[in-house]
Amino acid sequence: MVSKSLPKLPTVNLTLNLSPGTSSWTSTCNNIRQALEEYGCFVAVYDKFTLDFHNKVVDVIQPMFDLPTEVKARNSSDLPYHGYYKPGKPMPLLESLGIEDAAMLDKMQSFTNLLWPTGNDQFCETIHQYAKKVSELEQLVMKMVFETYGVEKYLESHLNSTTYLLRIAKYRVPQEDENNLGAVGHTDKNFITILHENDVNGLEVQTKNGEWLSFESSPQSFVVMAGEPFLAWSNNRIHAPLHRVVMKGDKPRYSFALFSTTKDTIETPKELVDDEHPLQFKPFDYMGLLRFYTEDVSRMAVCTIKDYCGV
Ligand SMILES: O=C(O)CCC(=O)C(=O)O
Ligand SMILES: [Fe+2]
Repeated sequence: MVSKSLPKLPTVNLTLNLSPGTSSWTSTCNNIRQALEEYGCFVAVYDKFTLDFHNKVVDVIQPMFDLPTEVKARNSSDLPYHGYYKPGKPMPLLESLGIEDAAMLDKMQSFTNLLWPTGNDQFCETIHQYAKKVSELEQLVMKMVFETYGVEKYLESHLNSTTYLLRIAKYRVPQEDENNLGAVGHTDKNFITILHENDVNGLEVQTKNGEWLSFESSPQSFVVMAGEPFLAWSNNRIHAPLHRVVMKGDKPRYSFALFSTTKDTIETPKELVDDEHPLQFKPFDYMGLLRFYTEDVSRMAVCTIKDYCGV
């Protein structure tokens, strides 16, 4: 067993009816910034998400994993880590599918028809709603982050060039003689990731001093986690944490990861550069970064964005 009971991740309540300009808005922005700088992540408790909806989402995805492998393999992509990932080395417990632009109904319909040529409206509608709600959460967090750094003038163009990939994963229960590591330690290579899971815990995030913190899942809890491009954008203020999945319990774990990234060049706003914080990263684009990581997979396991575009 890799770990037992661990301390928990910081939590930010987004259940308040937050409106910009109020004191609760400003203090929530500060809490988010502090959590991202210190931990690279936080648990957002988000009340736009009901228990009923959570149950529906978890229910509709289970039959997807029961489809024959050759059907799931229709989920292919030219981009690495975007299509079907079948269980195997080095992560035999993990199986996942990726849906590009799941918040767009036509893209969600194409994905659904690929897997169920005679249709599956319930799946399509539920996952589309899921992606919409969680991308709204991502946009709220971005708005708060841009505001707390005083760079809100760049928000609109950032949001306009944002794209989302929804990756839905199943981690099976390990056999007795098998390791319980579901996903090996890594940092994310996209801008920001929002994670949600069924009632089987497993996500662990490493602090800057090497301690592992665990995520306690709940129907309204989402882990908002920074990836390496966000660290570079912030001129090294935001942390991009190492994280992994350790399987606990005796039921499969289902997780949903909404990865956001941007089509445009990623550049540190000049407002985040001064004598105390000299520019640390050259402008770069996500595709180039992705190619850099796939050329050598050992680059996936640690934060290596400095090697790619450090000044
Ligand atoms: O399943 C999870 O909770 C984590 C998945 C993850 O870290 C990833 O796909 O990058
Ligand atoms: Fe990850």
